[in-house]
This record gives sequence, C-alpha cells and structure tokens, in this order.
Amino acid sequence: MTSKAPCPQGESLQVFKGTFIHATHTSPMETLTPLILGVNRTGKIVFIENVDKEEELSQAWHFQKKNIRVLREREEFFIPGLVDTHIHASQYPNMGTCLDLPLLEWLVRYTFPVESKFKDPKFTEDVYTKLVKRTLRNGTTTACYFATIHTDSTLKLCSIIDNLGQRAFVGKVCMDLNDLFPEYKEKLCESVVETKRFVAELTGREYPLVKPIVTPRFVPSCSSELMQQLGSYASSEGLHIQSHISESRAEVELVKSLFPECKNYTDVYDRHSLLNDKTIMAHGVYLSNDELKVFQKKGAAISHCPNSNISLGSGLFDVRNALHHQVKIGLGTDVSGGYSPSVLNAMRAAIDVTKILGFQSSNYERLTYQEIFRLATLGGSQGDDRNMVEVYVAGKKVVPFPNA
Ligand SMILES: O=c1[nH]c(=O)c2nc[nH]c2[nH]1
Repeated sequence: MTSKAPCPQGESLQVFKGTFIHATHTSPMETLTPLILGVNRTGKIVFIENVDKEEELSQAWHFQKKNIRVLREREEFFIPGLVDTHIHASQYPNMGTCLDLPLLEWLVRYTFPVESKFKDPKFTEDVYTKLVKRTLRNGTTTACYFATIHTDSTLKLCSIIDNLGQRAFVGKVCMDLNDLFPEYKEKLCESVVETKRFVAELTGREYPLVKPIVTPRFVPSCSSELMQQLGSYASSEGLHIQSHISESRAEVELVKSLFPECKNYTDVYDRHSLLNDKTIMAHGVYLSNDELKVFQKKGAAISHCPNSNISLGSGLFDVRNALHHQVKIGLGTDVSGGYSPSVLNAMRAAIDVTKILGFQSSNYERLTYQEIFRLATLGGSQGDDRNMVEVYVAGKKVVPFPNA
C-alpha cells in the first residue's frame, strides 16, 4: 500500500483517515481500521499508519488536522486499485453489442472490422480517450491492454494512458494470418519489425507507468514463424507477453488441427518460447490439469474473464482448480467479449461462475467473495515487478506473495 519514505519538511500533502480493506497472501480480505494516509503532490503514498500516530505525523509532515479528509464510517473505505488483466481497448465501440455469435464467428463478423478502423488517427484518439477515462472512473488503476495491429495508433493509446495517469501494459497486436477477414492482418516481417519499433518508441518516451507487452493475438492468427520470432524477441529483451488460450471448444479443436504435432494448446505456446513468468494468457477455460501444471512450472498467469466467457457462450473457467495448481490468476473484463469495462462487474460475474460450478457438483469448493476481491487486486498485480517495492502498512512490512 505504501513505500517507506523519509519525511521531508513542508511538503503539501493530502491526508485521509478511515477504514482500509486490502488483500495479502495469508488473508484474501483484511479490514484495517482506522488508519491515516498521506499522499504527496505527485500522487505517491508517503505514510500509512494507525491513527494513534496522527499527532506525530502532523508534526513531521506539517499538515493541519482540520484538513484531514475523514471517511464516513461504514459508508466509505479505501481499497487498492483494481487491476484489469485483459481488456481490448480497440473493441470499446462494440461494447455491450454484438454478442450473438460464438468466439470464432464473432471475431470475423464484428471484432476484426472494428479493430481495422484504428488506422484512422481521429477515430483512435476519440475512442481511446473515452475508454481510458471510463476504466479509470470504474476504479481500474492498472490495465493490460490489447490495441490493434497499427503501431502509431497503439502509441497514441500509450500517450493517452500516460496523460490520464493510469498504470498499464500495452500491446500492439500481432497477426499474420486472417483468411476470413484479410483486410486486417500483417505480413510476418512487418509484424516483427513493427513490434520492435513499438517497443523502442514506447521505451524511449520513458512514461513512468506505461510499458510494452508483446502480443501475438492467438495461435489461429499467427504463423509458427511469427510466434517463434516474437518469443525469442520477448525473451532476449525481458518483455512481458500476452495472448489468448483455450477459450472455446471450437478454438481448441482448431488449434489441434493446426499443430497436430503438439501435445495441447499450452504446448504450442511453450514450443514457441511464449510461456514464462512474464506471460499472461486470457481465458484458459479448457486447460487440462497437465497444462495447468505447465503454467505453474513456467510461472505463467491466467486472466479469468467471466463476463466474456458467459457472454460469448465460451464456457466456465474453474478458478479453484487453477488455484489448487498454484497458477497465478487475475481478473479481466475482456471488453468487448465482456460487455462491461468495470472490474467490479468482473468480480460479480466471477461469483456467478463459481456458483454455477457449485450447482454442477455438490462438493465443489466455491470461491468466496473475499477470494474474488483478492483476484481483482493483488491477484492481478503478480508478475508486474514494478509493484515489488517494499510495502509497509501501519509500520508493519507486508509481503504480498513471499514465494513469487
Ligand atoms: O475474447 C477474445 N477476444 C479477442 O479479441 C480474441 N482474439 C483471439 N481470441 C480472442 N478472444
């Protein structure tokens, strides 16, 4: 929640007092009350302590008690920022519509056409500005975005995110296969060169909170050569990787027919060096236990996107089983397969999914709402090493994931 900081004199602070709710590895939801929190001019939390330290803190930091914003008891509380581990910024124009087809048909009929519009800079700026503002309004302080195949438009998304102060990973989508909508694809060489240009330009801008993520769309859209080149590039540069895996039965069958020599869908990514502890794969509905073991061994994470899985009729992801396999899990809105940009909505949908799994099997250990809160906050932050500062709450060091 806060990094330990020295106490410079005379810095202007915003100070809050009230109830804090957070998650740790030992407790999925912990209520800390009452605490006092100071935020400096740059938006950094500079202290978070028990209220009995108020006097001491007001002297050290020179704030007046009358300026403390006191949260209303039982009505207001602080939580950590929500983390959306999978969202397609470019599908925002379709959000809440076009959900009458299963995944593979949905991509061709609705999704590729809307994404292809992002070569237009005006359209790009308009849509991305609205989308990022909307996610921030919904409490998403960190997001893992898919953009489109267009590099400059994706860089525009990065500058909008930076401007609006969100933390993000942003991916220029890579896809060199698309027979059913050929207007929206790249050549192999172009996809790799443009990914490198995207990473170089974004890194050069030195945005403090916005980082690139290598983004092969999914196996059916990428040649083996493209996946191999992206895998080795990501490894050599230490970059994060995002893609989709095992979302629908038809997709799993398609991948089997495309890569008959591979053991399963996970094996395809693994053989192309795309599965490691910086990888986040969306969905994973149909992953076998053997595949989950590979995820655990490699340290790869899964983004659970329950709204999308229901809306596109893809299936029900068993979070409990993945947690039993010690796989890292976060929550994703998956706009526009999911119809809501809110992680709170993803939490509600995750509750629905775990209840449905409970109806199907009487001894199923449903997720608790506290566990879902942890998925939406701490769960989604695993693997983002920018979060690995030393964290102290009320003078006590908090170790979110000691074995991570
Ligand atoms: O939910 C999804 N949305 C997408 O855009 C996509 N592309 C491949 N697989 C996908 N799944």
